[in-house]
Amino acid sequence: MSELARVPVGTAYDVVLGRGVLAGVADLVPDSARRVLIVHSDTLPQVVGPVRDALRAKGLHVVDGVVPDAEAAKTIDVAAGLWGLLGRESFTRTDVVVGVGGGTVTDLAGFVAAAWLRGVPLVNVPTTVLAMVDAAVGGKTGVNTAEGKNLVGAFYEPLGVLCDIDVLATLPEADFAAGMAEVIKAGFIADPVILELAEAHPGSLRRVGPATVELIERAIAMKASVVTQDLREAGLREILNYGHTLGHAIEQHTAYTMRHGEAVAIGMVFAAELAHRSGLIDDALLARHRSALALAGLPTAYDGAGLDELLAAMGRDKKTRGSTLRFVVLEGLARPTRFVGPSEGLLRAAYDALA
Ligand SMILES: NC(=O)c1ccc[n+]([C@@H]2O[C@H](COP(=O)([O-])OP(=O)(O)OC[C@H]3O[C@@H](n4cnc5c(N)ncnc54)[C@H](O)[C@@H]3O)[C@@H](O)[C@H]2O)c1
Ligand SMILES: O=C(O)C(=O)C[C@@H](O)[C@H](O)[C@H](O)COP(=O)(O)O
Ligand SMILES: [Zn+2]
Repeated sequence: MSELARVPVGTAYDVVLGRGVLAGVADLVPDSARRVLIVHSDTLPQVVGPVRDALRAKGLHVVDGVVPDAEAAKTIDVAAGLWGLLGRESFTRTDVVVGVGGGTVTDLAGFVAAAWLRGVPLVNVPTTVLAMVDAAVGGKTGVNTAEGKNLVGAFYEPLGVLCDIDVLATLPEADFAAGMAEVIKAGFIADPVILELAEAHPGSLRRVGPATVELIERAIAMKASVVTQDLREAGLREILNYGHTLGHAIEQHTAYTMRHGEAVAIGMVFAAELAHRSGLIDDALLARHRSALALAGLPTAYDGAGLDELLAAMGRDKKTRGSTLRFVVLEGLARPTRFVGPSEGLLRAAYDALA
């Protein structure tokens, strides 16, 4: 058992990165708690077991909130089922919700905690690369609706985030790489050392390798810095949405059969095409998007829908104002800006370049 790194998210909480550290979840639960709800999808007994044991050893009454796997967990019906469970178990404001799983589970658990009694303590134990570097950190929680991705939610910060690198041993390579899309995103928008590490150690993008821990730590540090400055996305935080305007629309269009990270990878290439065609970035930076994402085996092309089928969903993106689409784009490496109201011709040209 060893702690590898600890990234503070301002003064609010720490993200702990370690190996064999799952039992540390008990230290994150305040002594005032009597009951804990573990939200998980039942696909991870090897992680949930030690978490449950550690919480019971602290004398807590542990309740399992088992939810459907992956994106199917992020619905208001699943959340309502958990609120019912919290009610039947008489959870009070000092009791705790612990999310154990990928980003879908931590998004759901966070939203359930944010709304129950208008807010009860939350602890995140992310088990995918994506949840460690992004979903479990920063306080965005929520569920999808029939109309789109993450349309209902709340900003709600956890008491702590516990990332155990050892749990990634069982993560399928495609899910591992999907998480690395958000790490590569962090490289393009803010920390080019991430791109250099990825290019020097491509194997570390597909499984735990020599650069994996540093990649994860750097991405967490970047996100912690941004959300500390702008928790509620008044401005700066929008940069974390790089690639997501198209990415979310594609996810919804595929009925969530495409992984979030894969859709974001395509969305980043689209954003880079927009920027390149507008003279904001050069050929080399555009090409680096495709090459860096390809190192992780992530998709950089898409022909599964016509642009018209995606525009309505893009119009419901949270960065949209009125009927004006707003994209995060780069005007250089690690120099994010906003592209407001691109012409239909530009959108089509950038989209056609994905085919
Ligand atoms: N709140 C945020 O700031 C934020 C940020 C990024 C993404 N997200 C959300 O995160 C979600 C995607 O998260 P994800 O990529 O983790 O997907 P996920 O939660 O669907 O997990 C992917 C798959 O991996 C399995 N799994 C998880 N951990 C495992 C492990 N250690 N070993 C074996 N299998 C394991 C899960 O059962 C699931 O089938 C999306 O809904 C996205 O919108 C939220
Ligand atoms: O934390 C953020 O802010 C992000 O935008 C991170 C994204 O990777 C993440 O997918 C987020 O859930 C997107 O949020 P949304 O506001 O576009 O729903
Ligand atoms: Zn994302």
